[in-house]
Amino acid sequence: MADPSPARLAAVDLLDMVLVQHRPLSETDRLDRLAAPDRAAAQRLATEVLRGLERADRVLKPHLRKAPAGRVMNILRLGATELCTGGAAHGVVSDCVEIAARGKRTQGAKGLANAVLRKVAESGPADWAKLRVPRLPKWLRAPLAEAWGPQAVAAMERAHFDGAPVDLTLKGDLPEGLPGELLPTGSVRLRDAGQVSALPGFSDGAWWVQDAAAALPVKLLGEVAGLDVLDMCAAPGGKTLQLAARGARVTALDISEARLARVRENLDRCGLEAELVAGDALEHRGQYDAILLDAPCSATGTIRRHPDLPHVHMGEKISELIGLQGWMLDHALSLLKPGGRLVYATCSLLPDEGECQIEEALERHPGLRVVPAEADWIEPAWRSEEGGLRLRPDFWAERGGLDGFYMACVAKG
Ligand SMILES: C[S@@+](CC[C@H](N)C(=O)[O-])C[C@H]1O[C@@H](n2cnc3c(N)ncnc32)[C@H](O)[C@@H]1O
Repeated sequence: MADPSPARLAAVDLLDMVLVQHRPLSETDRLDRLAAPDRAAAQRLATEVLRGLERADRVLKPHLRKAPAGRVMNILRLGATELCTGGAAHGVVSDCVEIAARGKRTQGAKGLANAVLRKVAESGPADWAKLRVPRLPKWLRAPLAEAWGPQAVAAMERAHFDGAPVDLTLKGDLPEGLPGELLPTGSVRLRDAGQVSALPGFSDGAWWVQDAAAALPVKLLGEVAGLDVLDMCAAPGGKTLQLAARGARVTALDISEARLARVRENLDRCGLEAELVAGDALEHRGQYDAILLDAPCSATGTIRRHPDLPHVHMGEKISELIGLQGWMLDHALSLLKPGGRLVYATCSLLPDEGECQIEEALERHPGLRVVPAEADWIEPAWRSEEGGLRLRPDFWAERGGLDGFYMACVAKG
């Protein structure tokens, strides 16, 4: 039999990593061995399977007496997703059978893959369209329903299933020939971005990829030109670039040297400057006019772009992150000059990593106050009780959604 497509083979490996080993896709170097088009295709396939996982499992169920073990099931899930979303039956089925045939532990399931996927090719596409929007797993669905209500959760699930457009942050003016919609917040939104590095302005560093919601925390910090600003958890550097482009003297700190290398690449491409420091935020010393604390978090606000996240075991890790966020906030406040401003942000949908952090910091630090966000692009629904902004993936549905984010600006004294 012919070799299976490298992209499909890699997509099954990626699914094993997420669904069997419960590790995030960001940890893989599996794609490094592929040519660029295969890399993009493998990533797209794995992402599509993860987005529609519940549908794939429901379409497969009537054809299986019991769900087979890990990798075989992932081969079937890939095949079912492709078949139900317009994939050409012959190529999909033969590749999936061949992928099964190549593994010692999966070769016995070659016949099963062939029989099941042929049946799915017949009835699957019609069944798929009738199935409900895939739900989040219980560990995440329950706290989100408690915080935002069941209807909001259903709308978020719809947004997760629909995926996300590509948003760009401009360094200055809109480059000629750059397609896309200019959003009220200033980001440019592309519906069909294609190869991003081929777009006008990429090589001149006229913009960088950054979700429209992720571009807002720096805006909340206000005027920063000429100020000493600490970007406390900086990598890969979207917000560092924004601060530098606005004329701040930026210290970009991150614990990960490897991730800081990406900040350097991004600064160089965009012709911007910042001092990069590798280190633990909790041990950093200095005094700053303004601080951006984009704290490590569950990243549950980015599920539209990272549908692997709900499948990675997170429960205990989130409580550790919540503790770390509180310590980071306290330490950041000790580095803030009197009268200085601090923006705390997380790309999480959980109030424990957002609203509650600010409420608790206000209790711990007498004299600390929230600086209300003032801008014409702020929608009333975004404002939260304690004075911050809450962005959710179901907001701006008609425009293509937003990543989930929380942000608040605070000042001492
Ligand atoms: C949400 S990401 C930051 C995204 C970044 N601000 C941007 O806009 O591109 C959180 C970052 O915190 C870093 N980090 C985690 N623990 C840290 C610590 N103790 N000290 C400094 N950085 C830390 C991670 O390496 C990660 O790059």
